Amino acid sequence: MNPDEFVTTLNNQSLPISNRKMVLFQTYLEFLLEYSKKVNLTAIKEPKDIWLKHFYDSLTPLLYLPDMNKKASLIDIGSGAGFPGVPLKIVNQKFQLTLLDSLQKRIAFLDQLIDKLNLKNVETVHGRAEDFAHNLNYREKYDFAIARAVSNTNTLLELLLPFVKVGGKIILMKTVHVESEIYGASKALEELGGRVSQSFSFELPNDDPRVLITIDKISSTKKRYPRKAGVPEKSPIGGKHD
Ligand SMILES: C[S@@+](CC[C@H](N)C(=O)[O-])C[C@H]1O[C@@H](n2cnc3c(N)ncnc32)[C@H](O)[C@@H]1O
Repeated sequence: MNPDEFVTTLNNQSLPISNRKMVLFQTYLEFLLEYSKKVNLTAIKEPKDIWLKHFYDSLTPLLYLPDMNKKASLIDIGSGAGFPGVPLKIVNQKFQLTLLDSLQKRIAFLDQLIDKLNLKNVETVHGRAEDFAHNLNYREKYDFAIARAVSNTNTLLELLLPFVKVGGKIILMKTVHVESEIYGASKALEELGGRVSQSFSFELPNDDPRVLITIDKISSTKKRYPRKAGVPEKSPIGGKHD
């Protein structure tokens, strides 16, 4: 996907990207490639792949979830080189965004990126989701929590749901839809205060399959969750499902 195709494809789906926003995406791409020469940030290094697999893919929640086009607080757990949080913020500048990652070198990149793009109302947090979810400045404070390529579904439920207010939503961005994973999540949902809301299966313009799963936060998460760092991954509530 080249930059023109990126704009046209999104525009055809009623998501217009202004020239000013395209300058931000271009700056992001150049800085990501330059920084990647010294620090491992992404396996994807071809510009056309970055436009499709990082930028376009990160924006797909805006195509399916109209609520995400509004003013809202959003936390991106395991944001890595900023995906999906930074592209979402470039397009919807009304987001109050937190980018959380356990790797300091990625947070250092994100701090410089935010500065370069001059993005406002963005905070980076270096740490594990398991720890920050118990910090009262972050617990049950967000309208949305999102994660792409971080862990299996049951683990993600435990990492994300504690950050979301009752009435908010979590969004899981996945490459395959395993029916069993969501049915297998009923125990985790009950413990954590979630209820499956919607799931959208679609393809990227290159035919790669994608699934967005949204979960509503319907009651407060029990205080004991998330468990200690590493435990949600090692023994997810209700067992392991991709
Ligand atoms: C495969 S990368 C994906 C990065 C980005 N979301 C993307 O889609 O390109 C997973 C990231 O999650 C972070 N991560 C994994 N477990 C975490 C946890 N428990 N708390 C915070 N960050 C975590 C890792 O440091 C890594 O940067």
